[in-house]
Amino acid sequence: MVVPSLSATSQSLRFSFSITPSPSRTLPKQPLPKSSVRLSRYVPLLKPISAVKTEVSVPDERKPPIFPTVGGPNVEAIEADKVTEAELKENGFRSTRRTKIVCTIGPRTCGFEELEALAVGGMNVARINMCHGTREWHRQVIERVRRLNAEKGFAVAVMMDTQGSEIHMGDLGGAASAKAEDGEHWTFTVRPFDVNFPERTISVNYDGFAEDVKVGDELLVDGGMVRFVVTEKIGPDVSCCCTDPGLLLPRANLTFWRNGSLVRERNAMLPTLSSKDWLDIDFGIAEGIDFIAVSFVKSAEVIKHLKSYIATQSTESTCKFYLTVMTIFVQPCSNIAVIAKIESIDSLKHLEEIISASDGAMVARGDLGAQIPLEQVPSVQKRIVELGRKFDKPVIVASQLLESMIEYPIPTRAEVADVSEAVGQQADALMLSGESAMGQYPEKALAVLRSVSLRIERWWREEKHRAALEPLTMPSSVCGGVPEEMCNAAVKMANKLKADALFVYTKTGHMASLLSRGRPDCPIFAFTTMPSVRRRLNLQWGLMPFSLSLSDDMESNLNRAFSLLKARGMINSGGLIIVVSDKLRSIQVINVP
Ligand SMILES: Nc1ncnc2c1ncn2[C@@H]1O[C@H](COP(=O)(O)OP(=O)(O)O)[C@@H](O)[C@H]1O
Ligand SMILES: C=C(OP(=O)(O)O)C(=O)O
Ligand SMILES: [K+]
Ligand SMILES: [Mg+2]
Repeated sequence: MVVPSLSATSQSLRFSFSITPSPSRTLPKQPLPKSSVRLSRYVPLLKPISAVKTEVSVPDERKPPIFPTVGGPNVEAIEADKVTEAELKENGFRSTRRTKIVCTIGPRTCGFEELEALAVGGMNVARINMCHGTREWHRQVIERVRRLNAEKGFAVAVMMDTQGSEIHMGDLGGAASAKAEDGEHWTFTVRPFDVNFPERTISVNYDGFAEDVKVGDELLVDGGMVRFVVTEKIGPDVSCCCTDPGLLLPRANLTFWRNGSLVRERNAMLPTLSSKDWLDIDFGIAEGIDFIAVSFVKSAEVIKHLKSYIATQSTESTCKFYLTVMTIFVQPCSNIAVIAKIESIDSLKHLEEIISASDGAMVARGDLGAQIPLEQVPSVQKRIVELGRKFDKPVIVASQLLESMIEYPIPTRAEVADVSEAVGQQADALMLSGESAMGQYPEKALAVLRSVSLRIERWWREEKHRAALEPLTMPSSVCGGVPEEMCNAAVKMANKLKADALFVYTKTGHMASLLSRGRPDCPIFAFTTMPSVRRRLNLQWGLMPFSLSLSDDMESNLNRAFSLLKARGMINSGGLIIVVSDKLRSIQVINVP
């Protein structure tokens, strides 16, 4: 694709200055050189706030935005995250957290009150893991998160994580766990047992298991939490001796190793999405979830396949929905984002292809560390985070960030260092697994992620300014084009002018994402009409998504945003804002009137 540069085309930047600049933070006295501010298009100047019309609020998450506007001033017309609002009011722009947090919901956190405590504590995305629990259980969690958003003004997104069809143990006949002792003999079998399990027998979900393993192979449960060596094969049964004792947990993953290498035989041919996964996906689409995280992705094909499936499914359901509410609205339909979980050794060969095909990636270090040597995991994490920046896709760093907090109220120093490293890499999001699903201190674990993120983010910004460092080197994107160049320029301007915030109006989230990709020093306020886009943007670094009905008149949109945010105490007069508009192809520099 040809990438037109701003100066070579008729695109131009427009700077409009407010009449009353703030005493504390004003624009440079000289307007920028004329050559850079030539207008190709007329952009009207801001009208006084009093002339602004406001819209009616749309509290129902599924309701489409209502145009045109009616009614008088109504501060409810903007939907903002309660936590962000409080943070902004208390500490100002610079204080907001840029790194997002995903919490896995499990038995410890599935109640409405526990979910609310997580949302108040800063959870941006609630993850449900389809490896565990029944569909009914998951339905209830989704319903509670939705209710929380509707009743309490949050925008917590829901992510469904597929089970995948890698080899794993059965559910231990209902037991919570089983202890394997050193030297004990256990049987792993593909034989279906209905009710009564013989003692020390574990079922395995993969039919080819007994054929694929060989005597002498090492069998690792959860990447080595418990270790066995295969001593004998008798038909469907594989007899093993325990060499590293430990606790066996239901549905734990199994890998087997021969001569120090992971065995990838016919099991490598298992489909990434099993028939159960497809049923779960249909369930997720019907429930209106925001993200599907695909476990054990091996190639880009499965991501492309799932994305086209979602597009057809959601077109059908959206059209049905809109018909039922008797509107003639047609919205972009495919609003479930597909996240590729990088946890299979096979995925590493096709990383670029997979990440560019997906809507985001997860460094699923739990299973990844069972498939490659542990000492390789940190460099793979760094590479995935960099590729996410390159392709403009959010990246989540997951698993064992605060593992010890499943049992203890404070983390280890090493865990804090690990979290700091991920925040320093400027990953979009951090994820809690067992810590929030079944640990004893879910809220404390969340608070640790939050405070470490805030501290390290601030340290980075200060360090950058002190040493006059360039921002972390950003690989040039392969997409290019006008929106990307505009966003890169806007980020640069925001940093140089020490702007308080970037504002962006975004229908699909694309421009907001491109601004986030530049990792600016200031937060990005992203205004969108679609609650689903708002929730999805909640996963991305530095974005503060707001629902706001947008009209075709960008000037009135901007005035309305200022007036609503001021009424809620979220911005103050004089604040310096860089406003990016895709539609007008403009970048405006404005002091809040
Ligand atoms: N829906 C659920 N029901 C019961 N337990 C769950 C659920 N989700 C998560 N858990 C518990 O939390 C642990 C950590 O969650 P997670 O990391 O998502 O799964 P896994 O350990 O299988 O990779 C699980 O091993 C399981 O014990
Ligand atoms: C996040 C991961 O996946 P899951 O918890 O589903 O095993 C992981 O393996 O790190
Ligand atoms: K999973
Ligand atoms: Mg995994």
